[in-house]
Amino acid sequence: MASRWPECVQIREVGPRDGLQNEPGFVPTAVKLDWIGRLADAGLSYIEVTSFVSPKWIPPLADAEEVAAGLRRREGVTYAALVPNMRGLERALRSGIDEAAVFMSASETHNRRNINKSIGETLPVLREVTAAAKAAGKTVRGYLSTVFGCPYEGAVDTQQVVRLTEALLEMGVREVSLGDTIGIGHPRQVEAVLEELLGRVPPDRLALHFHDTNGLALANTVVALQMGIRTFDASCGGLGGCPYAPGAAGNVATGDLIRMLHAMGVRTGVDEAGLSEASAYILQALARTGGDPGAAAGDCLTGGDRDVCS
Ligand SMILES: CC(=O)SCCNC(=O)CCNC(=O)[C@H](O)C(C)(C)COP(=O)(O)OP(=O)(O)OC[C@H]1O[C@@H](n2cnc3c(N)ncnc32)[C@H](O)[C@@H]1OP(=O)(O)O
Repeated sequence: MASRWPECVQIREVGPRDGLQNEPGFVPTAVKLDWIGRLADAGLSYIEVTSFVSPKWIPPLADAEEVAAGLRRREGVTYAALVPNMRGLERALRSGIDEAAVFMSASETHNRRNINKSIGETLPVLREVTAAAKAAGKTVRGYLSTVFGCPYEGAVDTQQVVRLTEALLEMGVREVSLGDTIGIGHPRQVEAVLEELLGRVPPDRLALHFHDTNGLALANTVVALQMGIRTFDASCGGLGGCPYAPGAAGNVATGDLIRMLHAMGVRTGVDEAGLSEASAYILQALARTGGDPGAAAGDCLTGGDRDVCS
């Protein structure tokens, strides 16, 4: 029987964006850049480095231009950033970002709280941003938040998730990252949502973005792997959370994810020791700026060989 497990999985490191957007203190730009450099050195080939959103809405990422300009670029690494609208795209293009990530929610109330628009008003904006980014030679990734539940509305209709995933793909995004924004999804739900989606969308156009509020991110990952998903978002140090999603805990820790995958014989290209050092580095920096590093100490383990995901 053919194995259900892949040889290799792609990791999208979202720590410098998702991990820091909700932090109470401002992490100095130089520290962000040093951390991003360490993440690239550890073998992460995709790093979402910042957000070209309104600095009034997300003050911890108000230095997006400085971060993009200061990147110590490593060959083979894609440096991506969140972009909400044309204003954000213009800033991102001027800053030389490789990939724009557009975003919206599957639930009306979270979409409105997060980007101040209804879902219906958001789609044409994202369509325009995606077309303009592609015309400028950039690739585009799409995020769909609150796929497994909304902090304001509770359950989210799976058919709405399917419709919006298809809408994002039709406008030209490369892949859609399905967000469990508040970390309430469970393995059986992941199976049910993916069953619906995979009847309409090929697995290589989907990524999963799990938060670990209930400690189920890795269990959810296993189900998604078994169903053919090969791309996962994760955050170094398990940092993360959306300021407009009360109760959201951090993303699945990159260290936990890669250790599980490596133990299963699945390659990621990420070096466990290097990742652990990057995690310790940012957790110490956050302790200095008033964050809560204790909540995310899971990455601070050592061991493992460097592995290359071809
Ligand atoms: C996928 C996820 O995890 S979500 C991540 C967490 N959430 C986010 O990052 C969402 C952040 N949200 C936002 O930044 C805002 O809701 C926006 C920019 C999308 C929309 O906000 P609105 O207030 O409706 O924007 P509007 O177009 O009316 O502009 C208001 C002000 O923001 C400024 N602005 C709008 N877009 C941007 C931008 N991309 N970059 C910088 N400034 C901007 C405008 O210039 C205007 O400035 P002014 O008050 O000085 O005149």
